[in-house]
Amino acid sequence: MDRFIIRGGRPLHGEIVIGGAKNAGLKLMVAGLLTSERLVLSNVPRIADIATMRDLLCQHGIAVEDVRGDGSTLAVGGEITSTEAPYDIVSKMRASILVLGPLLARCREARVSLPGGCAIGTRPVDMHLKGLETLGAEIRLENGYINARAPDGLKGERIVLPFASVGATENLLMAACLAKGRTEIINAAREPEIGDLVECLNRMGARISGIGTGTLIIDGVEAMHGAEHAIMPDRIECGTYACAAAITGGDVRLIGGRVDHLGAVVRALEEAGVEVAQEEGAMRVRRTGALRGIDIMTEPYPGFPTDMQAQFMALLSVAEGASMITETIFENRFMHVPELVRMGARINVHGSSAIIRGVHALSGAPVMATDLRASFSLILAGLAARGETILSRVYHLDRGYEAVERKLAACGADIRRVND
Ligand SMILES: CC(=O)N[C@H]1[C@@H](OP(=O)(O)OP(=O)(O)OC[C@H]2O[C@@H](n3ccc(=O)[nH]c3=O)[C@H](O)[C@@H]2O)O[C@H](CO)[C@@H](O)[C@@H]1O
Ligand SMILES: C=C(OP(=O)(O)O)C(=O)O
Repeated sequence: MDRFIIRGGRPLHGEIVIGGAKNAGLKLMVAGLLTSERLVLSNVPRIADIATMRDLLCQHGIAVEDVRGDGSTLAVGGEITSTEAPYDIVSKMRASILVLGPLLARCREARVSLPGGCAIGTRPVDMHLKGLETLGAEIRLENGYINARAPDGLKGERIVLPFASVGATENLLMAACLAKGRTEIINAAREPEIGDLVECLNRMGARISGIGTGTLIIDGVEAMHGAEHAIMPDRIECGTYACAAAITGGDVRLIGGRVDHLGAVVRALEEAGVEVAQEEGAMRVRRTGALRGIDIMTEPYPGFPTDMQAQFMALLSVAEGASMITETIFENRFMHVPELVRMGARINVHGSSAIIRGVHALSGAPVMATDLRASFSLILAGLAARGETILSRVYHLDRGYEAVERKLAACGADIRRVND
């Protein structure tokens, strides 16, 4: 199994190219199920989750062609030959649940494994299922599978989500594209990745309005067609490398980074004493003074993203004064805390809040990654720490970050991947 060996204490200087967004790319690949024509996606990140989605689409009979031979452009297309999403793939990656809506809309049936919980929370899919039932689907849960049918097709309806769930919004949005009549999704999630999906769906012939708002209106169409779409830059990858520049006291240009997608993160960085500027085609992040403690609460977009919480925990571990981080989205997203504490951080967790008392310096230690963003928080701690950090279970990181060691080393970090 791969591990990272990091020797801390080097400020990062240089440029990092931000890749396509994992959380947009996965859904855009699923959108390919809505037509048999080719959907060509560019700016695809070369990460393990995309490979898993490719396996899932192949299981449904859909071809995923690597157009340039380097994984950056994928053409998705073909006839659906199986409507089953099996446990071995869905349990690897929760975003697999998103095939449910499109399969139902297109084939009028689907059998999708229940994803189950994961390291950060139980993550039920009740809102996905209830919404699809509102559109006319019959759903039975049997032997760990969701068996869904819509023999007469789906019918547009008004759906009020009790919480602005990203996944439920996307599943219902894609299902509604081919439903008869108008669907309204009230309290829809407003994450930029949903806007990217809507843009692509409209290019494929869908009729969706309300982009970026809490109300999406979808007028169902008979059929959709092929299209070309460039995946938006990954705002979480960008925010993560912004934290790397900040924690090391460096100066980095994040190529493709967009301040407008990262409002709450940029405000938090600035409050903590980090300079952030939008330059042409890049976001520049640098820190010359001390880091200051701040309070953060995770919220649905445009609030502070839960996917940046672990990285800020590492950053605030070395800030002057105390900070408080409150996690409101997932009930178990503090798995990185004991690992950061092993590196000398002073953090106490009380329910959904963590109090962080900044220390002068962290010290390198062997640590273990528990989930995707937690993994990067330990890399950040390692980049700032005195001595050597050995991070194991790097496979969590490879799910969602491309070429981490290359991008960081190009800016002067001492980090290498070993396989032993
Ligand atoms: C692949 C992808 O895009 N993943 C992102 C997506 O996950 P995901 O789409 O799973 O996140 P949701 O917004 O759906 O989940 C938010 C909260 O709602 C709960 N919930 C959700 C659906 C449901 O039917 N019932 C229910 O109770 C979840 O357990 C969680 O506590 O949005 C999250 C919140 O921004 C991000 O952290 C993930 O990186
Ligand atoms: C939680 C995340 O992803 P997923 O929903 O795929 O688990 C994430 O990207 O931080």
